[in-house]
Amino acid sequence: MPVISNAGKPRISSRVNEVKWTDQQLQVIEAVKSCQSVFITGSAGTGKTKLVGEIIKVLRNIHGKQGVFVTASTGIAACALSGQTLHSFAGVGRAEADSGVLLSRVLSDKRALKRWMNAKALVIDEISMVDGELFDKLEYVARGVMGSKLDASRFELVWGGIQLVVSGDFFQLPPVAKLNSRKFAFEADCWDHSFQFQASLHSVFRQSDVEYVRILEGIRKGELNPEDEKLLEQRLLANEDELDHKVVRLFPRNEDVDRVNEKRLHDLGEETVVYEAFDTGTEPWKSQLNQGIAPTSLKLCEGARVMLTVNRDVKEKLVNGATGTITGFVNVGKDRKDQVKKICRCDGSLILPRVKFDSGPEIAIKPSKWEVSEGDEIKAKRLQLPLVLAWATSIHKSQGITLDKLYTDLSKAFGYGMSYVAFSRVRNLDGLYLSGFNPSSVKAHPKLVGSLNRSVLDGS
Ligand SMILES: Nc1ncnc2c1ncn2[C@@H]1O[C@H](COP(=O)(O)OP(=O)(O)OP(=O)(O)O)[C@@H](O)[C@H]1O
Repeated sequence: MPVISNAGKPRISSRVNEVKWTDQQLQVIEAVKSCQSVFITGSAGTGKTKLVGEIIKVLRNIHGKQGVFVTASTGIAACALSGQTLHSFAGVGRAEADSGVLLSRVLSDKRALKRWMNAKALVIDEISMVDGELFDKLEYVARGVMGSKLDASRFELVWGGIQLVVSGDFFQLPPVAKLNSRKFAFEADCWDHSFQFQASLHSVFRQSDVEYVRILEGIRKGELNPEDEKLLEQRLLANEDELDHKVVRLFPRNEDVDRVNEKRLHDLGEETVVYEAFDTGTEPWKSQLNQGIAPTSLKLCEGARVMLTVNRDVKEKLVNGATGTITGFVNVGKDRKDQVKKICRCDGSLILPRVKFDSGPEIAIKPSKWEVSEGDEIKAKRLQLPLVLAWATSIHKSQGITLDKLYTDLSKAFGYGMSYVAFSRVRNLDGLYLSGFNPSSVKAHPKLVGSLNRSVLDGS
């Protein structure tokens, strides 16, 4: 299998403000165009998700919209690509039964069967969180459906001949499972046969500081040298009160995130405006909207710290993760489009929050749309403002975003990959503040270090 990689350390790309595909990214696009199944990996911020977005367009040109199914291991990642979770696509419930039972279940479930039979291409993002056993079971289901319903010879083809596009970094968050039974997707029996092309992207777009990229690579692999440990220890803050309000607190648990955000909002003592999401569609897809980043109910007030959850204007740095402060609310009059009316009504008038972003611009924020799609069908839609409160966020919600400044406690409670995800959200070391740091919290899963096939993990 061709592996494209620069067989070396991640390097920094200067193309931070415009999207110009790198040679590596272009090679992946070419492989997809020639109908190969590809696996895209690479460190955080190397443009995996951005590339997958482009690949989805390419796949739709090749196979038609109805033949391309876009999935991800988590609801947040799935919603970001307007797709669905891998579980909901597959129709295998919790997938605890063996492959044969799961295949019979799919064959007798009209809707699931239709999805599999229509699938010409399957995209799976955030593969690090997909369990290896599930990966094998789904491969069997794919062959079983294609072989029994379309063409018997397809039972012999890996994934029944479906073109796979899989993306993720195994050094980030691992599958959710009991520690000892956890199996990564790359440990699946079918993994090696599943791809004709593998790319490990090396140009880092998120960080612009060479030294920090080098330290991050060490953290990714759980290897920190004493000098780097010292550099990180210098980021320890003796007193949390020294922090300015622009620093986002990062917590492993959602309860802590909600507690901090609600308290800060309450402490401002300002009148709040509540934006209720406007959802359409049917179950079970509608419920999937709740797993995405856009909240059902968003309470805001003047002075509230907020984070943008979509890419609005890359040149102005108004990207997913950009933070700012609400400076007021803009009355947008009565004859606004219906979609604005649906969520922005306040005492009969329509109002939008105005945000002064830390990067400079001050703009009124209009609603965005999130969709759950299945092939070419949009099954559920949510309209909501693309904002969340930003005094605090969770590690899971921070996946895929770029922050200027963050504050976190790395002394405990962090599992494999969590420290790396946390550290890799900021653009440079100056943006990182720690309330605690224990070098032993920087750990890569033992299965990812040492004897494994390095090309699977980082192309080196
Ligand atoms: N070719 C490119 N040119 C310019 N910017 C790019 C390019 N590819 C990606 N980017 C930008 O780099 C940033 C990181 O990209 P992306 O989120 O896709 O990385 P990732 O590898 O998926 O990161 P993570 O593993 O942390 O989720 C984004 O702001 C994205 O728009």
